[in-house]
Amino acid sequence: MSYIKMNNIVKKYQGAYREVLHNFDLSIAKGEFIVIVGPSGSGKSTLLEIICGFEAPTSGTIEIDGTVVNEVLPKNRNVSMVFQDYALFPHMTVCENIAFGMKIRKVDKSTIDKKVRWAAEILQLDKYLKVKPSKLSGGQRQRVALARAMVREPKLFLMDEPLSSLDSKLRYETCHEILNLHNKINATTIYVTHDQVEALSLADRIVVLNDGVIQQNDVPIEVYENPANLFVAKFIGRPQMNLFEVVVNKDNITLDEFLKFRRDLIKLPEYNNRYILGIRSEHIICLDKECKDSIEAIIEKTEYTGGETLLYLKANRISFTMKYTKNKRLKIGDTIHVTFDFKKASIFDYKTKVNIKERQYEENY
Ligand SMILES: Nc1ncnc2c1ncn2[C@@H]1O[C@H](COP(=O)(O)OP(=O)(O)OP(=O)(O)O)[C@@H](O)[C@H]1O
Repeated sequence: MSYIKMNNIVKKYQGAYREVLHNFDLSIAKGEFIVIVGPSGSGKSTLLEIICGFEAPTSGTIEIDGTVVNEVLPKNRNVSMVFQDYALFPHMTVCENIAFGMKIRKVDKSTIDKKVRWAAEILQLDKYLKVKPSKLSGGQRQRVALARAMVREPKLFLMDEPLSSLDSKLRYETCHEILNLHNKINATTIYVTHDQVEALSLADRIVVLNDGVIQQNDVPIEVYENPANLFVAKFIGRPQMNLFEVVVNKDNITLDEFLKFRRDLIKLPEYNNRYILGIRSEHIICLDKECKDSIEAIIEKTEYTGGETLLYLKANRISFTMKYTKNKRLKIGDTIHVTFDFKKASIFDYKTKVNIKERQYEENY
């Protein structure tokens, strides 16, 4: 059974002439960690605000644990929200900050103490309980904000870019804390981020949003390896998936007049047609020498990223990137022979921009 169910949600802000969310349906199971990604303005924060009750949908229903909550006040939805801006009280210690909400709700002192110790232990804040926020790093402050949300023991955690103000090392560490926390308390979590790595590493399921419409809703590996459409292919993964307009006829896959591969390297529902071929940079393979399905490419730029080098290549008029992991030192201007791993390729319909690879498998294998 779904724990959260959004049914046909439409959101149009007052005075606005366009909808932010259009006939939006989403079901989330208990304990799932869902990451929402999408460009700025795609409706991610609006979605969280509707779930926690700060905003009402224009139409449609939201169910939490089997109950429609459209008319339920935010404070009664048992939802905790953690924002990018952790908004701690500067004059209070870490302990007082964590305990604040419970004090307001007049929870008894021994329960408050127990809960503060429990949250502080999970988030490794025990040492800092008597310290004021100004003495803490950004990551520690964000952990205090998480602890404050945790002690409410919410059924549901909503996190809106909670790590975006942290530097990359702290982001990485706090990201792991969040995952540990989730593994320990297993609260259903909806997490909004702009960060691809965060999305892919945290999520049980990623929801890719564009203009208030779900583009793909799937496990991270599927979103990365089999993007549902061209939007997802461009949005997920850095460097961006290489995309080539190709013409396929009975003999060849043609990238341009001088770059052709054998047609039978890809199974397609129909030939004599145009497609967009998508290949990730790690699925372009550097060969030691020229061979039957290789193409010759010139290195235009190199970027060493630690453990691998990103090569910017040009073959005739076609530009693409590949990840190079071999030891040989390559430099700008070198010529190399590469081939594409077509088994890992995505094929997008030229008109609809939809990935037709699945259909291709169903129909041809
Ligand atoms: N209170 C509001 N009144 C009117 N329009 C709003 C309001 N809040 C958001 N919007 C509009 O709704 C759209 C979606 O905004 P939202 O904040 O949900 O997007 P987002 O995906 O979270 O963006 P970002 O990644 O930049 O935070 C935007 O066009 C925004 O201008």
